[in-house]
Amino acid sequence: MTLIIGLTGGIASGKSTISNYLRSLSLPIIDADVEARLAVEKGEPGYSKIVEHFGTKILLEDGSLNRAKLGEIVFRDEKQRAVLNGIVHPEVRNRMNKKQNEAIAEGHMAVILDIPLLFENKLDSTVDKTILVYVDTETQISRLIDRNKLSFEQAKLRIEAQMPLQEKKALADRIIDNNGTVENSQDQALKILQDWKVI
Ligand SMILES: CC(C)(COP(=O)(O)OP(=O)(O)OC[C@H]1O[C@@H](n2cnc3c(N)ncnc32)[C@H](O)[C@@H]1O)[C@@H](O)C(=O)NCCC(=O)NCCS
Ligand SMILES: Nc1ncnc2c1ncn2[C@@H]1O[C@H](COP(=O)(O)OP(=O)(O)OP(=O)(O)O)[C@@H](O)[C@H]1O
Repeated sequence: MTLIIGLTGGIASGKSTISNYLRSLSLPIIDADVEARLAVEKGEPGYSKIVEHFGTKILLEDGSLNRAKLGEIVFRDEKQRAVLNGIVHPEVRNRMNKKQNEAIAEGHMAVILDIPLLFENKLDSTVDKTILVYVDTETQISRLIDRNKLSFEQAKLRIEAQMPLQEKKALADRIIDNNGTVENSQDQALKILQDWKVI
């Protein structure tokens, strides 16, 4: 039996930092952000639907999506975000399901689904266990500003587009506190997987 683990958090809370570590332990990782990028590449159905709705103003010169510009629109406007989600999320789900089935067929002890919007989209019922990568709001904002070179206001808008991490805490099976060092968070992750006997 393969244990299906949903790894979630908030924007810049440290999901990729943890999933990269889990990958180094040979666990298969399926990343919703990666699949969401592939689903909107030029030529994909998702790409055409986005251009149809948002117009060519959200394209770069080479015809690919200008993600910064699209982000500026959808993180300021809930309705536009819902339109984008409606286009991208079904494609992401199909792609992830396919990869999940492949990982199960390969006989892995566990498969990790890295899904930022796991609780928002009520996908927790589709996994066996959930892990939340948690950070305090101040740490989250400062790491997001540093990583994405955003203004304080832009960072706040992105965080506010998601369920507060405090609320997610109550929903998760296990929590990794990522306010400390990366090594400390990796140890917490290892302990959880050992408790679940998948490592
Ligand atoms: C708005 C877009 C173009 C911005 O692209 P950008 O390269 O700047 O960000 P990236 O895709 O790397 O996402 C970074 C983080 O933003 C957060 N985020 C992204 N989309 C959303 C959303 N619709 N609602 C809330 N948070 C979101 C997630 O925490 C994600 O990890 C892009 O995020 C997108 O297409 N979003 C819609 C699809 C989606 O929901 N993806 C998230 C996982 S399925
Ligand atoms: N424990 C830590 N100490 C210091 N910096 C950290 C720590 N964990 C993560 N970071 C940094 O914080 C930023 C966000 O981490 P990461 O990219 O792993 O988050 P994420 O949740 O995957 O983000 P998103 O899903 O929004 O792309 C990165 O720049 C990363 O290097």
